[in-house]
Amino acid sequence: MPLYTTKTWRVAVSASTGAHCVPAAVHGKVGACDVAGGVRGKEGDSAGNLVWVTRTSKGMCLLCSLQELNNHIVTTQSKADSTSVHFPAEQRQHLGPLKPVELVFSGVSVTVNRRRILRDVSGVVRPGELLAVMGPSGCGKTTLLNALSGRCRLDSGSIRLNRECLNKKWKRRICYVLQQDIFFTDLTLRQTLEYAARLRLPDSMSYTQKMQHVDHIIDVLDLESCQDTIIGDYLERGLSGGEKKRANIACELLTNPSLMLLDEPTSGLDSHAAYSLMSNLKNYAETSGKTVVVTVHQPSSQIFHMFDKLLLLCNGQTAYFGAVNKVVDFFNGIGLSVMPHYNPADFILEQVKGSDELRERIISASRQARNQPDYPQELLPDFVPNSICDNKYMYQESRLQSNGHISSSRCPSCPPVHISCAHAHAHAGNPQRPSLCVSSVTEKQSVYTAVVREDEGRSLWTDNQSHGSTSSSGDDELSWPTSFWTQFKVLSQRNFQEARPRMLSKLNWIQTVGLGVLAGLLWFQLERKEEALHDIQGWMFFSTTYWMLFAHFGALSSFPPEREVINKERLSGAYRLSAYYLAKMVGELPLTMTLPAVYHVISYPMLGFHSPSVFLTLLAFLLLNTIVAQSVGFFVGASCMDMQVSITISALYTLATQLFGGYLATNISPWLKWLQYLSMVHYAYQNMQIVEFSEGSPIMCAPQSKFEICANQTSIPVEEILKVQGANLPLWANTLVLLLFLLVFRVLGYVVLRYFRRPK
Ligand SMILES: Nc1ncnc2c1ncn2[C@@H]1O[C@H](COP(=O)(O)OP(=O)(O)OP(=O)(O)O)[C@@H](O)[C@H]1O
Repeated sequence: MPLYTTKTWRVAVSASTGAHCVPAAVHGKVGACDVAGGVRGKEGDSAGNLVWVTRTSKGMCLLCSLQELNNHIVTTQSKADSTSVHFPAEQRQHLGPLKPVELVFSGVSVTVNRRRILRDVSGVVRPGELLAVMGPSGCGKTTLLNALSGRCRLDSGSIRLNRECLNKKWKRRICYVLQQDIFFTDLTLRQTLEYAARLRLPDSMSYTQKMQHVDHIIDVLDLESCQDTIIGDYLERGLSGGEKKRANIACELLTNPSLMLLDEPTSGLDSHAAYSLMSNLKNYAETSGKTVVVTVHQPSSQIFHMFDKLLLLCNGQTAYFGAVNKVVDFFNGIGLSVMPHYNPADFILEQVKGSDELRERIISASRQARNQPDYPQELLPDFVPNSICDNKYMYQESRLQSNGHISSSRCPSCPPVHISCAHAHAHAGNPQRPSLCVSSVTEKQSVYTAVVREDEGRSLWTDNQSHGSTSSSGDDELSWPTSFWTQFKVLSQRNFQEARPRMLSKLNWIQTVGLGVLAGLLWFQLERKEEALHDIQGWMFFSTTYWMLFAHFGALSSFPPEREVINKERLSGAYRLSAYYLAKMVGELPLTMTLPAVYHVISYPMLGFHSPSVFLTLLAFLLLNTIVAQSVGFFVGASCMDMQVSITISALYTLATQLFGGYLATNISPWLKWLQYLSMVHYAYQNMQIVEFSEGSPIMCAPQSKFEICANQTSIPVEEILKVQGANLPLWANTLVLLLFLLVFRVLGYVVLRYFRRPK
C-alpha cells in the first residue's frame, strides 16, 4: 500500500478566493497524506517553517509552507521514509482529530510509602519534541513517568496538558509504555497487535483498515520477521527482549497517541537496536508533531544527541532541565568540563553520581538556571496558569468568516486576545482574507487559538511557540473507542484463543482421559444393588469434587498474569470492564466444559449406561458444578493480591466443601450441619443421585440391609438413599441454589474488580 507519495504544491491566489493550496502535480495515490497534522516542517521545507497539512472535503491532501505563501508558490516534497510513523489520511480521519499535546509539569513532588521520591521537579515538552529523563538508578525516573501518566498522587505541583490539568480524559489519551512487557504470552505478536487494533481503533474503521494499520506498524518497527512468533515467557521462549520492547511500543503506537511516555525503551537492546528504536521515536515525534518523554539509563552519544531536551534527576531533584545541546555549557558554567571525545551522557551521569557536595552544587546551579531568560515561562513561580480561565477552556477557537474577519468565541473571563494574522505570516497577499491565523500573546501567557475557515469548517492548530489542541469536547472524550458489542466480540475471541493452549493443554488431555479410564475401570459396570451403592455414589462424588478442584484452581492460578494485562488495558481506556467480564465468561465457557464432558463420556458408560437422558442430565450437573467452582476460583483470585493467601483460602473452602458434600460424613452434628448448605458439591452430588437413582432399574436391597424400608420391599427408593445423608431438597431447589452460587460469585467477582481492585 503506497503511503508515501511525492507531491508538488502551488499556492493559488485569486482576488475572489484569496490564497489556497492546490496540487500542481500528484504522483501516486491521491489522498495518501503522509504527514500527520500541522508539523514543523523538516522534509521539503528547508527553512524549517510550519508546514500545514489538511484535507479538503474532496479528500485531497493540502500542504502549504506558510513562509512561502507570500511568494505564491510552494514546492513541498515528502519522500518515502520507512522509519517514520505516518497514518494514511483515510485511516487518520478515523483516529480522531489530531491533537498535539504540550506537557507542562511544575513543582512535582511525590512521596511513596512515606519516602519522598521526587522534589520540585519541573519541565516542559512541546509537540515534536523528545525529552529524555536521565539519572542514576533509583533517582525517580519511573516515579516521574508514573506521576505524569496520573498513576500516582502528587504531594504538590501540577501537571498540565495543553493547559488543562491532568484529568481522566487525558489519562486515557496518554500512551505509557511500561518498563515491563505485559502481554498474553501464548498469543503471537501479530495476534496481539490485531486484537489491540480491533479493540482500540474506532468502529468507524473497517476490519481491513485496522489490519492495514497493523501491517504498517509492524513494518515501521521492523517486526515482520517475528510477527508469527509467540510472545513467550521464561517457560516457553518466544520474542527476544528487544522484540518484546518494540512489540510493547507497537501496541501503543496503534492509536496514534499525541503524548507518549516510555520507561527505559532501550533497556536490554544492543546498541544498534537501541539506536534504531530511538531514531524511530525521534522521527515519530518530529514528523507527526508528537510529544515524547523517555527515560534512559546510559545512552550512547549518538542517541544522546537525538534528544531535544534533557531532564537530569539526582536523588529525585532536578539537576538540569533544558536543551540537550546546552547541557555541556551548563556543566562548564559550574566548573565541570567534559573532556573532548567523551560521551556527554556518561559525563553528566558520573557527575550526578559524585560526592554529596558535588551533587548539591549541580542542583543549586540548576535552581539558579531558573532565572535565565530562556527558562520556560510556564515554569516560573509567577506564571498564572489557568486561574483566569477555567482549565477546560483555556483553549479557544475562532472562526474565519467569509468577509475576512475573525470572530472569537473566548470565555468571558479570558484576558483579551489579539489575533494577529500579520504575526502569523498569513496575509498571502490579501489582507482582507487571510488563509490561516495564529494566536498572539497576552501579557502573561500565550493563548491557544485555532482558526477555523468557515468554508472548510475545520480546525487547525498552531501557536508561535507551542501547539494547542482542537477544542476539547469534554464528556465525549471519555467515550470508548469501540462499542460494547465490538469489545465483547473481540475480547471473547481473544479469551478463547489465549485460554485454549492453557486449558486444553496436552497434559490436561492426558490427565482427563487417564482419569476417565481409571474411574471407569475402578467402578466398572456396577450392579444396581445395595452392596454397590457406596461405589456408585463414590463415582459421583469423585467426579464432582475432581472437576470442582480442577476448575477452581485453574481459574485461581490463571488470573494473576491476566490481571496485569487487563489492568494495563483498563488504564489506557481500551474497553469496558463489563465487556471484558462478560467476554471472559463466554469465551472460556466451551473450554471449561470440554474436559469434564470428555471425562464423562469415557467414565459414565463404563460405570453403566441407562438412558441418554440420564447420561445428559448427569453431564449437565457435572458441568454446572464445574462452572460454579470456576466462578468461586475467579472471585478468590480477583480478591486476593497475594497468591499464597488465595491458595490458603481456596484450599480451606474446597476441602470444607468436600467434607460437607454428603459423602465423606453423613452424621454431622446439628450445630455444624448448616455448613453443608455452603457446599456447592453437596447440591451437585445430591442432584446426580436423584437423577441416577430415579431412572433405570431400581437399587436392590441387600440381604442384611441397613435401610428400614427393605423390611417391606425389595428395592430402595431414591428418597431413602438421600434421607440417610440428611438431604431433603428436590432437584429443582438444588439446581436453583447452584445457579444462585454461579450468579452471586460472578457478580461478586465483577464488584471486586470494579470497585476494590481498580488499577491505579
Ligand atoms: N512502592 C514503593 N515503595 C517504596 N519505595 C519505592 C516504591 N516505588 C519506588 N520506590 C523507591 O523510589 C526510588 C525511585 O524509584 P524509581 O523506580 O522511580 O527509580 P528509577 O530512577 O526509575 O530507577 P531505575 O533506573 O533503577 O529503574 C527508589 O529508591 C525506589 O526504591
